[in-house]
Amino acid sequence: MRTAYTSDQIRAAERALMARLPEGTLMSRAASGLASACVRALARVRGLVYGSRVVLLIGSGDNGGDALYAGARLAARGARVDAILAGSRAHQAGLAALRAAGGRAAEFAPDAARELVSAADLVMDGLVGIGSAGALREPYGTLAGLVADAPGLVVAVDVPSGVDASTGRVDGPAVRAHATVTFGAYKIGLLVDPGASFCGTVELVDIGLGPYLPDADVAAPTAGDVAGLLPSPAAESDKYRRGVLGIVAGSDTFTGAAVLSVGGAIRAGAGMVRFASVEESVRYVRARWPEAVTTVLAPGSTGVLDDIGRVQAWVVGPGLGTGSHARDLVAEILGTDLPVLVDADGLTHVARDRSLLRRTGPTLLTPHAGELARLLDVPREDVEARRIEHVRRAAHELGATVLLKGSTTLVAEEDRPVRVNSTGTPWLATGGTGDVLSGIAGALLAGGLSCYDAASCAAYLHGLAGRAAAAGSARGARPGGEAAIAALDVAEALPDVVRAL
Ligand SMILES: NC(=O)C1=CN([C@@H]2O[C@H](COP(=O)(O)OP(=O)(O)OC[C@H]3O[C@@H](n4cnc5c(N)ncnc54)[C@H](OP(=O)(O)O)[C@@H]3O)[C@@H](O)[C@H]2O)[C@@H](O)CC1
Ligand SMILES: [K+]
Repeated sequence: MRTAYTSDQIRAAERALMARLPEGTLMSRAASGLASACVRALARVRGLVYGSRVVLLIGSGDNGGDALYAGARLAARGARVDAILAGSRAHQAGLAALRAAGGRAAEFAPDAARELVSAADLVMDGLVGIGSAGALREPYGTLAGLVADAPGLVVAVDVPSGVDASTGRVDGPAVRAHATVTFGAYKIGLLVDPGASFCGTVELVDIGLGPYLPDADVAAPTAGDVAGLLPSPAAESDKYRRGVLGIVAGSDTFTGAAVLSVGGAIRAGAGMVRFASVEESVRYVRARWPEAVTTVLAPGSTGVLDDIGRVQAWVVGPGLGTGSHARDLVAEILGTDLPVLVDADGLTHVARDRSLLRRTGPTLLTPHAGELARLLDVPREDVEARRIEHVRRAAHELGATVLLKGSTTLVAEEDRPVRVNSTGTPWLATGGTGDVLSGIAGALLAGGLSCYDAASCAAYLHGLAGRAAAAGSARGARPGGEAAIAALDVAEALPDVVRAL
């Protein structure tokens, strides 16, 4: 599990560690790791450090200090290093080290800064780190704008300036980096969007903070974590013991969502899928997934669960519709004490009547930002700007596990760390992929995982499958480009992804 922390948590750990070490030790460890990362990056793009042009953007705090010391190390290896001093002051010892190593430094001036940045092989962003508060002030905002047009590599020091390290919030301009070298521990804002999308690849430099960090409020499962959690069939397993999932989805008008949800469940390894819907949806599901056991629901019929048969968990909602019959089906399923995943139209019914969630069994809600906004009755922009805060609030207020879909999918449950999904690809932003996700998570619920684990493993596998489908690697394509995917491609890529875990 990769754990992540707020700025305050990092600072407290830093204080405890610093009290035991000679002054300057931590900054020296940070600068050394930062310089090594820059050397590797320059070696990749230019072949060597000697003669490369490096520009340091320096703010008034220790973030600038790290960049100045790292710049001094690069200057000592023959790089031509220029520091742009943009703050009200600069780290004096760092500045002296840079100058002693042959680097140069000058106060910010717009034209000179533009010239330097546009000629740099590497720009190091040391404007602000975990000490930043609010939107970037001038001239930092202007510098972030110049960096956006920089032809060279952009390396953020600790945190891309303009990203709130504790939340991932971005108010106004921010540095968009190819790589972020972060010290001591991951900051939450590096893993959660919108901040995460400004980081590029994130490299962690160990400075010895580990023993001083508190229990994490945020964690990102790794491939090993997911492999360890996934149920795998034993010799004595049969289809019932592997987990039977009931899916109630689809309608006369929306048949595709049902096909996709069932597909996600079958490819994710449900022992059996029992699918129930009106005739039109059943016809499409049967045609595509003969493995599913289907029940046709007469229009308006209720009291249907016995007809469908025994299951270990339910998925309800994709393509189900928002009318009264659909509402009755959602209420009936939530009336059981089995684990229930509520998605899509099911969420609309729950948003209209939260009392549906007063139940004894575990509940997993899988909204996107718009659906979560409706569930909480807040503007969608608020959810998108502060995703962690809202997913936590939803889990608390609704008494359910909540998976918030999006470019970084989050899973929240009361009194547990929020889990952040680190897989995924922008190619997944296409119609129907959410329906596949509901089937995957449902299969894992039926297989015996808790809502929390089923949701985080499903998000992980779904993201990887999206990547594999976009890269064509699930079909044995040579590594190289990526292309658009259809939602069913994601389901089809699942077995290869699980095999490779
Ligand atoms: N944690 C660790 O273990 C280690 C941490 N280390 C490093 O220290 C960094 C933290 O350093 P820090 O505390 O000096 O804060 P930092 O982010 O450099 O700048 C804060 C200053 O910036 C300003 N400012 C604030 N907001 C602003 C805004 N919106 N727009 C514009 N300016 C703004 C404000 O100053 P002002 O200009 O207002 O006087 C404020 O005082 C950390 O990220 C890591 O790199 C490593 O060296 C060693 C181990
Ligand atoms: K920075």
